[in-house]
Amino acid sequence: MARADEADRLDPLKAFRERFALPEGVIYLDGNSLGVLPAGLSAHMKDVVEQQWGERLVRGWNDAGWIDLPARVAGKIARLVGAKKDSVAVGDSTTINVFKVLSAALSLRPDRRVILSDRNNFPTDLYVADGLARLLGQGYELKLATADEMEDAIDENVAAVLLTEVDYRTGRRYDMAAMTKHIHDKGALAIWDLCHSAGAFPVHLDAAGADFAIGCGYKYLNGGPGAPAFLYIAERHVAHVAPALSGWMGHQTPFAFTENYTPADGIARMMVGTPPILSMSSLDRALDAFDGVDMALVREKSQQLCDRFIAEVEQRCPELELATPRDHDQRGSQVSFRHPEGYAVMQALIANGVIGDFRAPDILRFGMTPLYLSHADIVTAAEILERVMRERLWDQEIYRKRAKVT
Ligand SMILES: Cc1ncc(COP(=O)(O)O)c(C=O)c1O
Ligand SMILES: Nc1c(O)cccc1C(=O)C[C@H](N)C(=O)O
Repeated sequence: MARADEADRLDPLKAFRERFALPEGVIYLDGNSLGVLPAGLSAHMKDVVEQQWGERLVRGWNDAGWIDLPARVAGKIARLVGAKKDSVAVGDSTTINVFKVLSAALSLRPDRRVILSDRNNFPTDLYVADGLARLLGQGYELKLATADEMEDAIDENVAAVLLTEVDYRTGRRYDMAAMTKHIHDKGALAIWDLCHSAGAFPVHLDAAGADFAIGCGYKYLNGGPGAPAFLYIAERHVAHVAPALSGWMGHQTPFAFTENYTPADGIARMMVGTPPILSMSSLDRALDAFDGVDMALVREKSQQLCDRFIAEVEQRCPELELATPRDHDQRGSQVSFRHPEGYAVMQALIANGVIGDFRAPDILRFGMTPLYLSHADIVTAAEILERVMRERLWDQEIYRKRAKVT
């Protein structure tokens, strides 16, 4: 613990912990599923509800700037993902945004019929891709490959490659720039799911040459449960994209209420319906926790926390098998271990104050969020995990009973 304390003393990010309202007695290693509550956010929401909504009522759209809120939030996210402000739109869920960008990508490659994805991708991406292929008919199909097979699987029939940069189970990370280049060399378009990237480390969409991206607001961005998601379209494509979900909020003049649809000039065309102002306000306020944060430092500390956790757990719990790459370049900001009783182990760990999560079939998953985790937290979490394993605290019926949400 002495070395962890010394690392904390020297930690250039330690002051940022105050930007979060963390519950007592819990070490939270699940910011990759649901981010924590930022300090001051409750008061902000009280104001939004009571003053903006309660007092201003419908005038809030203009007086409180609600109508421009999605664009303001997009600007904050754009910085974190290495995009121009006008390349990002905020709204809907990641799932809906997968549909929106994938249909857009296919329309830009009308002569090709294959959507390629990773067979270990988060299921919603695969379900949507498959559903869209079935909806379009005409020979469209979803093909799957493993990460190791991916490069070879891209051929002249592939219109778009839909990849999640960081694997939600193992934390394995694609090299976005290199893979995007390879995809382009084959004439296809690259769509990146940044659910486990945005807010976790620096992302450079423009520099990597990405065509499209999507990501969620409630994990590392701390926007709150079900917070709005975002999408990205490279500047060079925006004007050529005809939105499949041609909603009135993406119209050039929504309040002209015209009979025919004309898309807005820029990225605003990807908006669909009325923005959810309460959750959008929450995300807006949450993003302020990144003000002045050097994401390169976040990455550096994230890797230190991952290394420390791996070393501590491997030494204390030999029965757990590391599922995350050891190489920094090949992983995101999480550490996963396998154990056949992973679900029960995680429930016992949670009952003892360390919150991670479980992903079927056997993954214990721990998210590293450098803005509010200390090196000492990591050692304490490993100590508690050691006790859960050594004393077989997990070996009880109550911990085997699966909850609806894991
Ligand atoms: C990689 C990835 N993509 C998509 C999603 C789904 O997003 P949503 O349920 O918010 O639409 C998640 C998590 O839920 C995810 O981890
Ligand atoms: N979106 C979630 C939900 O509504 C309930 C429970 C978990 C989630 C998640 O975000 C899961 C997450 N995408 C994952 O990586 O497993």
